[in-house]
Amino acid sequence: MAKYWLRVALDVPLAGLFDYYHEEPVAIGTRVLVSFGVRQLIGMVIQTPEQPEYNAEQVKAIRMVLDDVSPMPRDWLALAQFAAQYYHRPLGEVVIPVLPSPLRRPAAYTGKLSKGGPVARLRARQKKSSTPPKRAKAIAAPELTAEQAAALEQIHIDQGARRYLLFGVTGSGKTETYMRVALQVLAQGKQVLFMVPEINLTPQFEHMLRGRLVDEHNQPYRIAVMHSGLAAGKRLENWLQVYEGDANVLLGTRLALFTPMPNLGLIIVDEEHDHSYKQQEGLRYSARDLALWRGQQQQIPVVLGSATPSLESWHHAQQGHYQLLTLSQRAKSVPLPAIELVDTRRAQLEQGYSPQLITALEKTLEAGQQALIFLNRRGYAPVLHCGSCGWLSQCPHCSAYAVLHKGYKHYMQCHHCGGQSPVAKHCPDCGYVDLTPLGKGTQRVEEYLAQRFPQARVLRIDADSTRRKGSAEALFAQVHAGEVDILVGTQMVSKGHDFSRLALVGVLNADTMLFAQDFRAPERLFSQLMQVAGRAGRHQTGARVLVQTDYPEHVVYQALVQQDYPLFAEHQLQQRQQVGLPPFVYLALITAESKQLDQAMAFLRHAKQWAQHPELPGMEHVFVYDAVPLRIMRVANIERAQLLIESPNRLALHAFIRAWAPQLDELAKYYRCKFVLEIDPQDI
Ligand SMILES: Nc1ncnc2c1ncn2[C@@H]1O[C@H](COP(=O)(O)OP(=O)(O)OP(=O)(O)O)[C@@H](O)[C@H]1O
Ligand SMILES: [Zn+2]
Repeated sequence: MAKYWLRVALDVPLAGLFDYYHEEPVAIGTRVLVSFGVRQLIGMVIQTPEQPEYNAEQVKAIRMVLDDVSPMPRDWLALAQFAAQYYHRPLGEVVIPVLPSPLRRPAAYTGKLSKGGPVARLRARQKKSSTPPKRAKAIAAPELTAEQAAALEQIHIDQGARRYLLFGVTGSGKTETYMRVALQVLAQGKQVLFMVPEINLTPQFEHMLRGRLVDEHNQPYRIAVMHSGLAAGKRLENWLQVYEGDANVLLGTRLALFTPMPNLGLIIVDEEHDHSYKQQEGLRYSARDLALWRGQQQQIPVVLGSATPSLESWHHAQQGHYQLLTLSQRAKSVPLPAIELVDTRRAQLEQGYSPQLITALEKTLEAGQQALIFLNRRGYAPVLHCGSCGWLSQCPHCSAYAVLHKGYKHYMQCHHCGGQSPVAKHCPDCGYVDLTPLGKGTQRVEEYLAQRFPQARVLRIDADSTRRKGSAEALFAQVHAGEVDILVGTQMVSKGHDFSRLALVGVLNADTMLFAQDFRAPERLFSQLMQVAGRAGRHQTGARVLVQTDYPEHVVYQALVQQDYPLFAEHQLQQRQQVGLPPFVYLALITAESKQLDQAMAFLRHAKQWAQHPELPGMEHVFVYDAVPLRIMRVANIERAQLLIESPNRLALHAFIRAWAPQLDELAKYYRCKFVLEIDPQDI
């Protein structure tokens, strides 16, 4: 019997590949079912060596070749390999988890009901119910504005791996510009990957794609969607459509980036600055950054778009690495809304609301228009307080306060560990019975506005009010249908929505974000406020945005009033250059977790000591900071500390980490810690 040796990637937390054999050759990129210890796992063949690395006698046979999907193509494997290398993770942690779940679950192939596996079952289902897809109503193409036309002229779809940054103010018609580029690429018979940060919040986008992307015979191009909210079977179906070339367009969130596309011709990354592009667990990749890599690999254009680009992308554009395309005017000849600051140190506040805001709300309601009150904090009040002894509603498991939520039944909830508890009827320390809610969350704002403006229909949209599937869509539909006068919401309402009658935006408590520890806090605040301000007056003039603040002279607010992103970016980049922060240096972050803070800190100190070893490659270009506890040190009874690693030289940083980080597994065991290594961390 012949033995064909296979080196297989498995999703296990061990570095390297694993040796198996089969009696017949198996192509690279094929999935195989194997035994691993006592478990069965689905892995992927990465190499077919002449000889195994282990003692050939001990190498086991695979259990099954899974050839219901054609082997993953070379370019896809190269993308995965790059991601594994760049983020310093085993290849198996990349190639397996990014597959639709039925393709990586052994039970989907081995159970009594497996009937030839998930793909065979899907085909059988499809045969039974072969309903042709619904035809979307075509949306007429508007005539391009001069700026849109100029931008479009500069985008070359057949000159290799070009990178573009479409910098367009809110409402400037970035979407239409994407549509036109996409249509050119589709007309050549190629596929388009369209990435958005959160698809659930932007059904409008899908609607637009379906209505606008039609060929010259008015036949709609086939569009597949992909996001984590899809049922597993549906995701597999869409994935196959794209992989087999049946779908022309893939619209999806960050995970869509890893879909094999045989005929990819263009990648668009909308709202490229958005933090949702960063995966925050497992393989902590940036889908935006990998999209740029994929564009390079495929020699195709990548278009990044934003009204407030990430400072990294802006810097690249300034350096000439990306071609900057600017849309400075709104598409509909409606001017941008005026943004005004309300100095809350000088105003007579009524429960935290300035007279300017109240008056503006009254006027908006009188005119029969909509208002949006933006507050990035859900719940009723961020903390409960005892006026007698000073007790505060500390979460017992976290270094954070439990938040008061009102509802059918009131409860306290910690937004870090998620733990819920009943509301204290009296102070647990001194017994005082009159506990006061301090500060405000969206529920309290909703309550106040409903009392203050009894004639108005007030609606709240936040993670709490949209917990049930489909409820976000239903609530937004109410807003669009004009059934809402005052909308209260968190950042959920700020993204992408084209509200037609919104004439006033009020921003509360923005200052809390100004002094967050993270060096990206000002960038985030600016982008969030520009975004939410951009919801106002998209279809009529005279819209206003009022931002309440104690620090009107702060550069974030000054740039905001002038709606001058380049001014803001230049200021921030200068500061970052002076103090040595990204994009002028590259960062890596190790976060250690332990039951005891001492252990986590000791582990990191020891790790830092090892980092000083003179023989580590690149170490002369690398600076390792001191270990520090996280700002929110304890979450769910786990203490957390971090170690920041910095270098002006990306290659040196990676060479250093490649040599240093593998030693840390043993060290962490010794200190009974867990740790994660993150490249280009977003939260510090
Ligand atoms: N050339 C055009 N002529 C007329 N209307 C246009 C044109 N291009 C876009 N629009 C309309 O302008 C509005 C804003 O466009 P769009 O939503 O694409 O802007 P955007 O730049 O993506 O904004 P945001 O960043 O706020 O999401 C939409 O109602 C769109 O239909
Ligand atoms: Zn907690």
